[in-house]
Amino acid sequence: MAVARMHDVTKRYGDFAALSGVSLGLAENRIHGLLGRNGAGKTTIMQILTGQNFATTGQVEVFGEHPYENERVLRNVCFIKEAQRYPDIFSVRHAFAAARLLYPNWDQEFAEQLTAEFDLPVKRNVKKLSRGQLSAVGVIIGLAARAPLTFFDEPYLGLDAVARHTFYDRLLADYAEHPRTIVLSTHLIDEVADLIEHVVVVDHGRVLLDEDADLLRSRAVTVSGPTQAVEAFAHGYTELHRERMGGFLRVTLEGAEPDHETDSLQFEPVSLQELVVRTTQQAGGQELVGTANGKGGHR
Ligand SMILES: Nc1ncnc2c1ncn2[C@@H]1O[C@H](COP(=O)(O)OP(=O)(O)OP(=O)(O)O)[C@@H](O)[C@H]1O
Repeated sequence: MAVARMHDVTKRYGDFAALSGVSLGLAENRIHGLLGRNGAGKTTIMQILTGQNFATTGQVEVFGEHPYENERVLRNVCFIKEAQRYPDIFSVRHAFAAARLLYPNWDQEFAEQLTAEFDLPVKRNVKKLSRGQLSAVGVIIGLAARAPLTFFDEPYLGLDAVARHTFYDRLLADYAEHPRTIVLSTHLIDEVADLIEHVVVVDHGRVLLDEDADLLRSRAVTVSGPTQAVEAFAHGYTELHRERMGGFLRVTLEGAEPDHETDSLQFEPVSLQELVVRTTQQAGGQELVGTANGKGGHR
C-alpha cells in the first residue's frame, strides 16, 4: 500500500520545469532511496510531499489527504534536511523538546541514547554547533520522532564516516523494531545500498527508475574474460558499460544472467551505485521505466 503518492506532478519556476510529469508512490514500511544528480528534483519532490511547496499541476496525496497545511497529515510526517534552521535562542535540548511536542511517537529515551552516541553537547546553543553536530541534531530528531513517514534529505553530509555509520546502524535496527516508511535522499549510494529496499532515480525532473532494489540488482551482471568470449556472450544484450584491458574485456549487461558453465568467463553482481550511474548516463534525460528487461539493445 502506498502511504504517499504523486500523480503527473509538474513544478515550474517561471519557464523552468523542476519536475515534469512525476508519478510515484511510497510503499508503507519500506526504506526508499531517492537518488539522482545535483538539481535532479529530489528536494522538490520531498518538499511537495511534506506540504512545504506546491505542485504547479498534478495530484499529491499523503495518508489519503493533501499535505499542505494539513495538521492530521503533517504530525505523521518528519522531514529532515541538511540546512535545518532553528530559532536563535534554541539549545540542542530546546530542539529536542520542540520535536517531542510535534511528533506523537517521540521516544525521549532513544533520543538521549543517540545524543550520547553522537556525543552532542545538549546545553549548547544550536547556532554554536559544528556542521557535523548540527547534522547529528537532525538525524536524532528524524530517528526519535518515529514518524510513520520520514524523509532524510542528505541531513548527514556533515557527519564523519563513523557517525554516518552509527546513523545507518541505528536506523536499520530501529526500523526493524518500528517499521515505517523512510525516504533517504543521498549521493552516497554505496554507503546506503544495503539499507535501501526500493530505488527511485530522478533526473532532470523526471523519474527514470522506480523499482525494488533486489530486482534492480538482478537486472544486470558484469562479465569479464577474453575479449572474444565476452563479445560472444554479450551479443544481443544492452550494454551499460564496457572496459578493455589488453586482450580482456569487462562489460555490464542488462538482462543477462551468469552462465557458470563457461569456464573462461567471470561474472560479478553489479553494485546499486553502478546501476544508478549507468542508468542516468544512458538515459540522457529520457525515461527508462520498463525498458530494461530482455535482450535487444542499442549497440
Ligand atoms: N525557488 C526556486 N526557483 C527556481 N529554481 C529552483 C527553485 N528551487 C529549486 N529550483 C531548481 O529546481 C531544480 C531541482 O532542485 P532540487 O533542489 O529539487 O534538486 P535536488 O535533486 O535536491 O539537488 P541536490 O542533490 O543538488 O540537492 C534545480 O535545477 C534547482 O535549481
